[in-house]
Amino acid sequence: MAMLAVINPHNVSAQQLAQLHRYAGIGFLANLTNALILTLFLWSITDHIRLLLWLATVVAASGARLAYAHAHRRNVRGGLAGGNQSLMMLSLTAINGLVWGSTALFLHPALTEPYQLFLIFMLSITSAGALPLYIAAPATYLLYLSCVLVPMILVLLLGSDSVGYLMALMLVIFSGTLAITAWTMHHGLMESLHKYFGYQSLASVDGLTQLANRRTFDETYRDEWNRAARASLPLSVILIDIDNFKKYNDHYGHQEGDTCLREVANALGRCMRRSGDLVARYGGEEFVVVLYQMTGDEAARYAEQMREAVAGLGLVHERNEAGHVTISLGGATCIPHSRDNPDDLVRAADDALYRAKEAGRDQVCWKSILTT
Ligand SMILES: Nc1nc2c(ncn2[C@@H]2O[C@H](COP(=O)(O)OP(=O)(O)OP(=O)(O)O)[C@@H](O)[C@H]2O)c(=O)[nH]1
Repeated sequence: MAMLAVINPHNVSAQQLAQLHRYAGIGFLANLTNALILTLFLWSITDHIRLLLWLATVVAASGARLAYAHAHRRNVRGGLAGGNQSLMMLSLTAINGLVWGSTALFLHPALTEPYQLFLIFMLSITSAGALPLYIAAPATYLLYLSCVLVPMILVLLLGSDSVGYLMALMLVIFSGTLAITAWTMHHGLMESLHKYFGYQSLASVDGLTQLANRRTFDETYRDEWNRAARASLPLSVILIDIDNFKKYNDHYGHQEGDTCLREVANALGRCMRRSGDLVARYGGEEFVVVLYQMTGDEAARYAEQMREAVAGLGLVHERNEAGHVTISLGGATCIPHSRDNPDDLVRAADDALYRAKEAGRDQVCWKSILTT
């Protein structure tokens, strides 16, 4: 379909999700290392079964998160807004956070003060260490942060001693700082992504009509040609030219001419119903359409629909025979072969367009090329 000069939100969102999955391996290792350090540190003073069970839960939870990220690495097109994916991600994040948060309930009360401080230290490190992994999704990070630290904050507040209150206050300030940092870094990431996709779309779109530009056509056409050649499937090119457009400009002025070009471009764009089809501004008042996997007859019918769609706009053009704006279309179809020259198909469409003009304009002419 025609490409528009707006940033495709799916591109940005897909990149966010890809970013989130990309660092899952590092997250897994960091989580495991922290859990091992805590286990070793508390080994001599805590019940071994309890510690080992907790360690196994850490491995299972972060392993599930890693496996999920791995399975969905290649499937990020729906982006972060991709319903079930997001829900699953949030659940796994919450479980991972709660595995750490639970230590406030089943480890902390049985520990003496220096070990309690060490546990709080480890929880802080774990929550801060996860920050770079969640830059793409700060809300998910906030969930993780809450699951890791809120249980400990509550336990400290309920403990009714002044040092505990102070520690709880410090943890709240610490969490707030992490949350602000996450949102600031997220803002930076989003700015870069928007800039990147903004530049990408500006470079591929025609400024006046918002259709794909000639460069995009050239690149896409080669790809489509190779794809059709590999699959031995038909490929069609249609060249479209507005009739007597010089007279339109001369009569109504260049600015009205620009408006007319935009109207025609929109009408052509609306005719593109399959996601792989491309309509582009070929140059001046000419447009080009590439249709994949359609027989010559089907593509010619498609071209006829485009002609009718533009005529149906009813844009007054007193200097044109029909009294309104019309287009002439020349199309060609072939089953490409890798040894053929892709330019031949465009040339054949151009010949057909010439015939359409010669035959009186406002019509479709077709040429089927048989390759050997
Ligand atoms: N307003 C406007 N006019 C353009 C633009 N690009 C090309 N044109 C005009 O399009 C006209 C093309 O004229 P010609 O190539 O003579 O063709 P035509 O008048 O359409 O005649 P036929 O093709 O034989 O029907 C020229 O007057 C160009 O100046 C543009 O971006 N805006």
